[in-house]
Amino acid sequence: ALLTDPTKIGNNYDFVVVGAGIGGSVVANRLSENPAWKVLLIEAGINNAGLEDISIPFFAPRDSPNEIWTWNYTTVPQTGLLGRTLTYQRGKILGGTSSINYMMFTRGSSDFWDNLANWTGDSSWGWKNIYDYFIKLETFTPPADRHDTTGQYDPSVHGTSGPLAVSLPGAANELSPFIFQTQQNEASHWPFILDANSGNQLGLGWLQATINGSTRASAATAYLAPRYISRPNLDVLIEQQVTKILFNTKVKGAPQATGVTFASGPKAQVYTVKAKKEVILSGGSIGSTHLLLLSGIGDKNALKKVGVSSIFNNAEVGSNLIDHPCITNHWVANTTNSLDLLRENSTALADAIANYDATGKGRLVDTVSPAMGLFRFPDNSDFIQSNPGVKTASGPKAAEYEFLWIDGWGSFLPVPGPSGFYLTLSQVILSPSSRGTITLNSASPWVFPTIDTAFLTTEYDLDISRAAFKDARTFMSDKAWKGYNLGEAFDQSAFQTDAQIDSYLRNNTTPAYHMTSTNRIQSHKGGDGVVDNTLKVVGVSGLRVVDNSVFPFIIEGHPEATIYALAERASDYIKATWA
Ligand SMILES: Cc1cc2nc3c(=O)[nH]c(=O)nc-3n(C[C@H](O)[C@H](O)[C@H](O)COP(=O)(O)OP(=O)(O)OC[C@H]3O[C@@H](n4cnc5c(N)ncnc54)[C@H](O)[C@@H]3O)c2cc1C
Repeated sequence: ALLTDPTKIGNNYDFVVVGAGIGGSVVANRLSENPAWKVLLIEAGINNAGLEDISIPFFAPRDSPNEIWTWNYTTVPQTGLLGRTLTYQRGKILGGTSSINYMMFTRGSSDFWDNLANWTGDSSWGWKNIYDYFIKLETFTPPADRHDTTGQYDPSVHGTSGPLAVSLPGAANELSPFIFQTQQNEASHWPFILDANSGNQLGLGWLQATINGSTRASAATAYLAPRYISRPNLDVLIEQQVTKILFNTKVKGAPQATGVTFASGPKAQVYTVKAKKEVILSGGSIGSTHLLLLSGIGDKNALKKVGVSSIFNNAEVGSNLIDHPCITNHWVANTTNSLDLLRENSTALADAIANYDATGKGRLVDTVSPAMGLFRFPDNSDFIQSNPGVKTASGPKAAEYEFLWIDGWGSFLPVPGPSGFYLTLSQVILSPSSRGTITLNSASPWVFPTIDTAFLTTEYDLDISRAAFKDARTFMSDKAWKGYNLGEAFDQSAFQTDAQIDSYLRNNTTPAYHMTSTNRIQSHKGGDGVVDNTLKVVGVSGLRVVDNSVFPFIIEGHPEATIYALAERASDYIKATWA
């Protein structure tokens, strides 16, 4: 049942899952398949049902920041970004960040997963095994306009009966012909890829996104759909924030997680709920890390400074933070029909909404980009020549940078675009070498932790960002764009020399909001880590982490697909433990 009143929950749960984002929704769903197990899922945020801004794919860019369904974190001043602070968004709603994200669905390369198998020494994390989970979790769904999708994806590598809908763009986008013409004109530079979710991701192809016909498919719509949430052994409690993990330190051996405390606000009543089998943290890279630290799992000395007593000393918690730096660049477009029309003209927007409501069609059915390019720099490129031997991507099948296009002014910077008609090419750096941290600021769960994304703090990251920036310019100056692309928008014309470009990058880089690795899996070769290969927290018992924070390295792509698969795999590990 879906509950808002904490006094209505039971007192006999086997599993308490914290956070109804991707990890938590999948795990709560899969564990409650066993009618003998009682599962409680606790979510700090609100219900997603009935919120048009959330369900209409086109509105994704306006779902954050500063909404009632976002957490609204801010980073510390970034040394690599000239001291700028960054807003950092996470969803605070059923479905978590999958309810506010841009829905781009990328499984990663087979190298990414095989690297995870090598790191963990557990072959079940390799591409071959995880591929079966990708098939299990997905239903490939016709696009809203039902166009012929031949040549736009490979049906043989997709699922047909899983909870999560994945689709191709469902409305014509005026950029698509230019993008694919450029690709064809320079196919050796930017090759075509039929399906970047086949294990081979390199190339430019049609974008796949978690969209079900004309609405967003999220962890909530897929894994917490009414038919699941009505299971008698599954309770989903919303608008309650978990404040601490409870441990029994009197047991023989490692301290045992026995339950959690939660409350709706700093002054509200604090409740306790017990878990007979396990507590599973799925609060995301920030939420789960914050909770571990608040509960005494972290660097002992740092915790002591803010008044938290140690349960298990582990300096790895909150370290190794990785995120993708992102740059959005703008060109003036020779059109009067880009999304800028809907951004600036309220009548046009009202018409688009009326059409969408009446037909389920039109441009509101899609997320921001019709296509995606995932590329590596060739060995003879300036970038590779000046960074000999430095390889941060998972392997030769993994991309180093990404292109996305928006038919209008798009940006993660919290400033409105100028008036006029534009097009945007975003570059995402997929294998950065900078590492950031999350640390505790206070022993109070109501005070945000300190977040440092550490963007562009290595020479490598600056070099690769500059190289990707130049490649984007090359792409946009191809002859295919003649007549449509009227030139770089005012903010770029002054950035020509490397020093000028570097200054532009430091002034404009934002997160892609893919934060990972703050509770990374241990390497089987020894050394540090926060969870083992079955995602159990080391040093304690009865506690796991199932979310984006456990990957030891960042996906070369967008993380949501990988977290769905991770949580499916983790659910089988939990089921096997208690079978
Ligand atoms: C603007 C934006 C665009 C993005 N676009 C894409 C994209 O196109 N494709 C893609 O793959 N990824 C995208 N992402 C990233 C992706 O959505 C996230 O990486 C992913 O959702 C993380 O999943 P998770 O399960 O780790 O955590 P989340 O989905 O963040 O879920 C965590 C949940 O736990 C809850 N929670 C946290 N702490 C507590 C607590 N103490 N008590 C109770 N509940 C708690 C939160 O409210 C939240 O619901 C985007 C992110 C943003 C912000």
